[in-house]
Amino acid sequence: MKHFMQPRNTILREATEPTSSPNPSYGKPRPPRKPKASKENAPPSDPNSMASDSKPSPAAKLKSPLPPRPPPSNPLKRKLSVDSQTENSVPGTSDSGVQVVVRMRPPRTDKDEGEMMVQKLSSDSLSINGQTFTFDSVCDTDSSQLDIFQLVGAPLVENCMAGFNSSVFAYGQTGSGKTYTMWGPANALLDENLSSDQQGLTPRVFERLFARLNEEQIKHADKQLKYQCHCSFLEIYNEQITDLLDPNQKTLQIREDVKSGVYVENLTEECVRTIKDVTQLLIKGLSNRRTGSTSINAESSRSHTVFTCVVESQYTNVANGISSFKTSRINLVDLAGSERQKLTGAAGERLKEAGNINRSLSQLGFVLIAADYLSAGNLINILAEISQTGKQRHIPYRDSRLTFLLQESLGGNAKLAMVCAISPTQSCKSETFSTLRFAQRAKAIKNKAVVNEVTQEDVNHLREVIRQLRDELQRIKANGNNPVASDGGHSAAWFRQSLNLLKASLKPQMTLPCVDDDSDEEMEIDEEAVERLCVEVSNQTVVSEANNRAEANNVETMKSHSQLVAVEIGSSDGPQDYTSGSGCIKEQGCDTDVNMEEGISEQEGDMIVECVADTPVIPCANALDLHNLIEYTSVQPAQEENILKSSISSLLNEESASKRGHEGSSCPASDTPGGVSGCLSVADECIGSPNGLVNCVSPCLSIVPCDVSPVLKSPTPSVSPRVNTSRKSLRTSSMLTASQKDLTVEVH
Ligand SMILES: Nc1ncnc2c1ncn2[C@@H]1O[C@H](COP(=O)(O)OP(=O)(O)OP(=O)(O)O)[C@@H](O)[C@H]1O
Repeated sequence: MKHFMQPRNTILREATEPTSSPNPSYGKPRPPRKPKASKENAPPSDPNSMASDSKPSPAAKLKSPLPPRPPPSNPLKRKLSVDSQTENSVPGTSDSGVQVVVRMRPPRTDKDEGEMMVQKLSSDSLSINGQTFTFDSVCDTDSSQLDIFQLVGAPLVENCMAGFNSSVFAYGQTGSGKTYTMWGPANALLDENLSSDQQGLTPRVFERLFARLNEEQIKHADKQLKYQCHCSFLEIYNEQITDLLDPNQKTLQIREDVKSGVYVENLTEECVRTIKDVTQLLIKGLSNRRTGSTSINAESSRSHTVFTCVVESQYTNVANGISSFKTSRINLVDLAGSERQKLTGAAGERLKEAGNINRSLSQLGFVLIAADYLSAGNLINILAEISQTGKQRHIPYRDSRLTFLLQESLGGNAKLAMVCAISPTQSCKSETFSTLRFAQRAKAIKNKAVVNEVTQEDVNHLREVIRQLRDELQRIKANGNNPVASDGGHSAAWFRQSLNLLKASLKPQMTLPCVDDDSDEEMEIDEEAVERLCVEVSNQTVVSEANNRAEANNVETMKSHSQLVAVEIGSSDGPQDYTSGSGCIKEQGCDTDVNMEEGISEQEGDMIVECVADTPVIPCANALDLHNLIEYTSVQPAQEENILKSSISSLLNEESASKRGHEGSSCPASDTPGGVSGCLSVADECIGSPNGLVNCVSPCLSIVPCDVSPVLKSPTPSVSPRVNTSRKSLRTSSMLTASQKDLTVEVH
């Protein structure tokens, strides 16, 4: 199969496309909630946009996941107007709450049966000790694996087909049925039992996914739909990451860089084409998992396991020749079971494990609070407080590997469903209450999923925006550096809008609100604090630029190109070192492992999720985020203009530098689909080598204007891709897919 690469960036979809996923249940208004029955069940302030009935309708099934996009009359205007819409109305995005499904496991024994203390009241509510809890769905002890698939798995597949990242987390007490729900019993994965009704959520998801992909290929043969899927399987045990598909690799490192996002270095990825491929991976991975016996579960998973599949698809509209690329990431997460050590009497290794498990689950609960806090729009106040007090703040994502790795699913660019498993017996009462409270907390998260799609048209459009920015800068320079639009040129607001657009294209998963470009609204922020931060950020970016230039030098010329834009948006290139709890801008340009050991307080694992954020939390405080915060924060006009001018200047300087750097570099335009439209400039992506191989290093969206658009150049027919079915390194963010890293294009 042809391997096609995709740019790391996603561009928001057209106004003509539906805002919600093809699954109509996600766009459906929620049915009115039942009245609050007790304080335990305070409904989320913002009703969840996901409906409880997630079964896909026949109409949803018929809908193409890859709808064609009509060419706009004026791309720049279109993009800017899309940009200035409110977030909720931006097509191709979806502000969705977390879908929370509670599943009760059946009683183990007759004695258990007599002790049942949780009652299902309706399809979305239950009662425990006279208190009522309402979620998206409640599945009682009679619920089947198929029921769970229909509630959670089928919508996930449709979201994936539409280009959204989607995650399912199974959370709950040890022995409550998480593993059973996510993977099913081991024997149900065997070939001869594939149609077993015990089959878990994951094999069902892939069975449906492959069926849908094939269906779409046939239905839209004219669009030449191609796809490929790569899977990885890891476990986090005692804060160490092990590759379940290659268990010799026990201490894998999480890395993060601007281009690649968060990823696990050297993680095995297997190309899968059939359900059988997937079940083989599941069998292999699950057999390598750490299990141990707890007082409740003889075969308890003592680790968090994460099965990830990246689905890349490409289609070409034969009518206009425009190709589109979509990437979606599916994360299926079986969290380790929570337990109270005091009650279970855990000791020795089990106690240490339990401490780690509870710590990371606490962190997950903490992140939920943070996400909730941020969705309430308090970020700017937090920033102001940090600036004014100079206090260091906890950065909850980075305090455990679990939340760091899966941060995008927690308040970021992903649709998230949480299956909360409970044991409805008297003896599990307190654990069940904890799980239900966690589930309530999860309901408060607002994710902002974005269709991960880019087209040639988007690329051309961005090039046009850059050209206009360059022209405008020339005009300002000619005007004696006066940016005021007295001579008919563009205003500072226009600059700002254009930069916002570029940023949105480069970093679509940013969940920060974009300020109204034209508004004079004062933000609650101390100007001096902003100035101090500006200085801090610009110092960092200067350092970062210098470091990165030195590093990039000959080999990774292209990297410096993409860095231009990264620097322009105030970020750094190259992996960064995140040390827990610092909350500060970090050293940049170094290729350092993510270190989360320090600063994690030892919690001798008493039960989770009760942690309350009595101090504000800011989830991301690296240079990128800070700079974006600053830019999104209202500052005085003079400061704003300075920021804009320096941003554009650095962009243009970098453009010239990179042009110089590329003089003489030979890189033929590729006719591979991704090679052409996956990059703004193929020449910037590819480095020629003496043996005729062209390595596409970092196939990111590189904003480097070319005199002749590569997408308009005649394709070179002799370029064909090579791809291995198994490879290493997984990116967990939507910015870049794993397959892009290893793409090698051979020139014949
Ligand atoms: N809904 C269910 N129907 C039938 N059996 C179930 C169900 N839920 C759980 N079980 C059984 O209960 C036992 C424990 O379930 P499971 O291992 O899935 O729990 P868990 O929550 O993953 O526990 P841990 O966190 O300790 O790994 C298993 O034998 C499983 O088959």
